[in-house]
Amino acid sequence: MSGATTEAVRLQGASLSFGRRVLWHDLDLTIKPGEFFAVLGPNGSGKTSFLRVLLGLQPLSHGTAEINGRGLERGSRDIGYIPQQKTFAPETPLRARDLVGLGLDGHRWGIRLNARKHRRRVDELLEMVGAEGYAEAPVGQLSGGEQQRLRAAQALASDPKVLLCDEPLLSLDLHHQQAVSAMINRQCHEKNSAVVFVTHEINPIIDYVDRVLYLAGGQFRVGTPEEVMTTEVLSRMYNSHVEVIHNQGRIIVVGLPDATTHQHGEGE
Ligand SMILES: Nc1ncnc2c1ncn2[C@@H]1O[C@H](COP(=O)(O)OP(=O)(O)OP(=O)(O)O)[C@@H](O)[C@H]1O
Repeated sequence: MSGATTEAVRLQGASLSFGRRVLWHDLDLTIKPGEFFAVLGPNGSGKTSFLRVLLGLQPLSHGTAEINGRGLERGSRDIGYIPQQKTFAPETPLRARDLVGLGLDGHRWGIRLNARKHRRRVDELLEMVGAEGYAEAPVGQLSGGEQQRLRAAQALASDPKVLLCDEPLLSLDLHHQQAVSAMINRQCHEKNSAVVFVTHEINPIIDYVDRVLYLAGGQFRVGTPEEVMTTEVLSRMYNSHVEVIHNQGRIIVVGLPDATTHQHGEGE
């Protein structure tokens, strides 16, 4: 993170409501190139909606949003996106390597890399997510975790300025959680992409995260994990006593209200 570069993401006075339900209100935020930014919060707090705003799929109720100094548009070349997991139908007529290749061609309006370079780059991406072994397999016949690794490879293919990730580690085993999050981290800190990473669980990425946006109950807090993930801050946001324990580099949140289904500290 450095220099007087264009902000990767900028929100000013941003609010999003559905009917009387306010997800967040008056959010001013900039995310810099090379910043790893996590979006946390309980179910229904607005994490996916936040990504949908940046994807140009969800208009703000108030305020403005920009990616890379420009207004939001669908299908922006500057954005890579790992969607929340959905499985492909078993008969989907696409091989694993074709899916990853789409990430290279998708934005190029028909101008392809020459065939050899294309193949080499797809091989490289497949290897990065440990998918070489099923490169030729039809995607619909792969497991959820295998498909998710391909989506991660596809999103990185175009070297995006902003990488939006919606729970990208769901359904991955621990080994592949580590592999995929390390790959996203390299894209961020070595290739200077801004990463916006939606998750229920900060611990698998705790070593990489620069700042978090924590959404809960129509409120938000932005800061480093140490600033935001505290007993005082979260208790205030949930309006109920929540205990946050920092232990050996991990953050465990205890005593969340019943209505929330947070998973801090579980499932590892
Ligand atoms: N287009 C819409 N119209 C009306 N309500 C919506 C719309 N999109 C989202 N919502 C509501 O906004 C709230 C936030 O949804 P969102 O999917 O952003 O939450 P989330 O934090 O990603 O949740 P989860 O952790 O469960 O995935 C939910 O209550 C949802 O029903």
